[in-house]
Amino acid sequence: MNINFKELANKYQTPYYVYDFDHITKQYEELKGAFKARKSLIAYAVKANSNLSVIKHLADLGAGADCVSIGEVKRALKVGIAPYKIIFSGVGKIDSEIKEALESDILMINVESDAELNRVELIAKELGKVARISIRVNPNIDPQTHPYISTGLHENKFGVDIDTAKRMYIQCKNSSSLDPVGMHCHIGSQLTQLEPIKESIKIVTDLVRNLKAIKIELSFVDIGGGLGIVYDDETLIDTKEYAQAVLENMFGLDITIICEPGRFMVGNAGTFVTKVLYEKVNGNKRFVIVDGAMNDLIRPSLYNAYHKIEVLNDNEEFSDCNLVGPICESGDFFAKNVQLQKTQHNDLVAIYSAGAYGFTMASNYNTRGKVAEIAVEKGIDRLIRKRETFEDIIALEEEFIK
Ligand SMILES: Cc1ncc(COP(=O)(O)O)c(C=O)c1O
Ligand SMILES: N[C@@H](CCCC[NH3+])C(=O)O
Repeated sequence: MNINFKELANKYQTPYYVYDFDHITKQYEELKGAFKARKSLIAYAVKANSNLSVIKHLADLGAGADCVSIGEVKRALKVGIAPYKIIFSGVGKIDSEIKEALESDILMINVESDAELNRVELIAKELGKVARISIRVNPNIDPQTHPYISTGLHENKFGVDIDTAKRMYIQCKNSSSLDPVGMHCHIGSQLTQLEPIKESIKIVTDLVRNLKAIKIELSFVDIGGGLGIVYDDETLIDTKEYAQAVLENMFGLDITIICEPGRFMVGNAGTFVTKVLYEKVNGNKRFVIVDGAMNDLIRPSLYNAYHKIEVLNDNEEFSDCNLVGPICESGDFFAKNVQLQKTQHNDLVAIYSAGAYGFTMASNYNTRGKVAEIAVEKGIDRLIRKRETFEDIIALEEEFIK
């Protein structure tokens, strides 16, 4: 990544997110290449970074979209992703979302409970449509990641157990409004161990084969997303070994593999850039206060997540400090007890690996406008989302003041 953060700060002010689109291209090509032996679809998990220009960039490379709300489906459609490349997952789809998904004719709905399947069946019948269904299987495998982003254990709310899944496929087969086309499994995020993925894929493919034996033939296996990235010093899953593990299990099956990476595509492409406002010392505790805050990037506050941080000045005098934002919460920090150099007003601070679940988890807490988003591609920068103004924030309330 060769991005001049200072130049961008002068041009667009701070804080901002900047995304290296060439890195996104590289990630896409690597994963797509790993699956080249098979029919495959990389359905980008839009939740990781749903900026329209980011989705469009991936769409132009050939990606589909994994969506978790009808809003995300509409974003994907808006930038030209074909409906047959769009998947809709999530444990709590509301009727209007199911209806719109069916009307948009997307590839399939990843159904996560038998109650949801009944709703989809009913709504499809009312619309006179046949709903293409994939069932999300919960294989009860520990993905060995942060508990908040683990999704493949029975104690997590996602998917259904194998026996329920089987019953649901039979319901699909017997219904004139349901067409069972796929199977889905996603065990968690920021995965760095291949073994749990292998185990879950084995469980999924065993079920695909069992279904085949009773004449339920699926066309798609959606292996979920979850591939981890480097935040600190993680050893990553090798994408070729990952693909190999998947392909080995699919032997003899005529299946298109769908993979739903979010973080892997965009995480390391993004940097959050903020500037120093003040330094202070409380007792013997040093604080560096910047203009960005937990409302812009919540991962450190929410998961105690580590992001590499760099102060962009030449000072060589480092000491322990907490890097914090202006929000009135003690939980508003980017890092605690880190060694950072002495700063001055307006020094820039780069917070790396912020391209995934950064902007998408931002809020307007403390009536702070969401920051600008910038893309850099082949050395050229462009604004891809304007900084929100006060007027933007109050727009939906103003007319109701009595
Ligand atoms: C169903 C589903 N697919 C894909 C993803 C994308 O995950 P990640 O960003 O870890 O690749 C998620 C989020 O964990 C998910 O819940
Ligand atoms: N928001 C999480 C990832 C959630 C994955 C979605 N199922 C993160 O920042 O790491």
